[in-house]
Parts: sequence; C-alpha cells; structure tokens
Amino acid sequence: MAGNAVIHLNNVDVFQQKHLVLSNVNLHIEKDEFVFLIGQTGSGKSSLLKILYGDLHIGNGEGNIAGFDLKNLKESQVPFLRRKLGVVFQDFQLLTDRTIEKNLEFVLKATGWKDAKLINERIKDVLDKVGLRSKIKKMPHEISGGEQQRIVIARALLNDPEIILADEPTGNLDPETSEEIVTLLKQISQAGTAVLMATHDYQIIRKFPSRIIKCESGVVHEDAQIA
Ligand SMILES: Nc1ncnc2c1ncn2[C@@H]1O[C@H](COP(=O)(O)OP(=O)(O)OP(=O)(O)O)[C@@H](O)[C@H]1O
Repeated sequence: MAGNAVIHLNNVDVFQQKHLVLSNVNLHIEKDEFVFLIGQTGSGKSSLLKILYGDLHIGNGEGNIAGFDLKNLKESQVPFLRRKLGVVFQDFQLLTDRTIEKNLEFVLKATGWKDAKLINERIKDVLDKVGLRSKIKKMPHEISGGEQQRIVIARALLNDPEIILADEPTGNLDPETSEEIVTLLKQISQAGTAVLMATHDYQIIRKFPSRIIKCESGVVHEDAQIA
C-alpha cells in the first residue's frame, strides 16, 4: 500500500446483482483524512460504502481497507474487518431498552471483551471523547437526538477503528447540532482515524471545507467540487 492510505481501491467495478453501478473506481484515503461522499440519490454512495464494509463483493479490480484484501475477503473475515471500521449509519441506532452504558457494553461483549474493569474503562474513555460521560446512566430517550448521535459515534470508536464510515450522520438533526457532529468527526480524523461521511447537506460541506468524493453517472470523482 502506498503512503498512509487506509482505503485503497484500484479500478474497481461495483455491481448490485447484474447491474453495474460504478465502474473503474479509484479511491485512496489517508489515515487522518476527513472526506465527504456526495452524489444524487441512486448514484451509488451506499453501494460504494457496502464494498468498503464487506457487504458487496468486488468484481473487477482490487481493494484494500484497513489491511484487508477486499478481493479475497472471506465471509469469516468480515466480522474482523468490521471491528476495524466504526460505522455510523442511520439504520443502526441505539438499543432503546437499555442505558447508554449497557448499549456500549453490549457491543464490547459482542466483540470479545471480557474483563469488567477494562470494559468499564473503555466505555468512560469513548464517552469522554464525545463529551458525554455524564449521560452514562441515561436511557436513549432521555437524551437529545444530537446526543444520541454522539453516543453512536462513541459506540463506533469502542474498538479503536482505523476508519469511520458515516452515512448521513446529520440527516435528522438541526443545522447547529449537525455542525457539532461534524466538528466531532473532524476532531476524530485529526486524531488519526480516517472519516468518510456521505451527505446531501451542502451547507455542512461549505462550512467544513474538505476533500469531496462524488458518485456521478456511474463513476467516482476523487476530487470533486460543489457549485
Ligand atoms: N440490492 C439491490 N439490488 C439491485 N439494485 C440495487 C440494490 N441496491 C441498490 N441498487 C441500485 O444501485 C444503484 C445505486 O444505489 P445506491 O443505494 O448505492 O445509491 P445511493 O447513492 O446510496 O442513493 P441514496 O442517496 O438514495 O441512498 C441504484 O440504481 C439502485 O437502484
């Protein structure tokens, strides 16, 4: 792998069933980069993210993410790949029947953590990172939408991922709260975890100038501009 790239796609074709969604994709993202992913509905953003978290197979071309060879990725390796990725997706929300602490503990136990003291320390650690340690005993419905999204980010950080994949993380939030979430994601990238954030929110893109990757007409532009 060249340089510090943690995402590396070379001439990849992205298929959904038999339908070629994106062709000849080249994508390189460095260790501490923050990158926006844009494109109209149906342009292939979700399909591209699926390639990256091992939910869609690479047809032609080659890819590497967090040290995993996507071309030869086995089913059995997918859980290990996912541990290197922090996923912040709208359809992957907090469990509503338990506290913030129990939500985070659930993920740690599911990913092999056993020592109660280490679990407790890790939970406090990630809550400190998102500035919400005081909410540890709260139920999800007792905190705001923006706070819930920060907890989802804390959850994504639990296993110290190399990359955060965020799909519309500000989709349901007001402009001010959206800015807080993106500020947090930017800080995370500056601390060495690459962030790839899919969004339709051009106001946010203007406010936080960063590299833009665009899906358009079946191809991916690695350095796009917005009007
Ligand atoms: N499971 C599937 N089977 C077949 N075709 C699919 C499937 N999922 C998506 N597609 C098609 O692939 C193309 C890209 O869809 P994709 O969901 O990647 O777009 P998107 O840019 O993420 O859209 P949005 O912004 O609405 O989420 C579309 O033409 C879509 O109809």
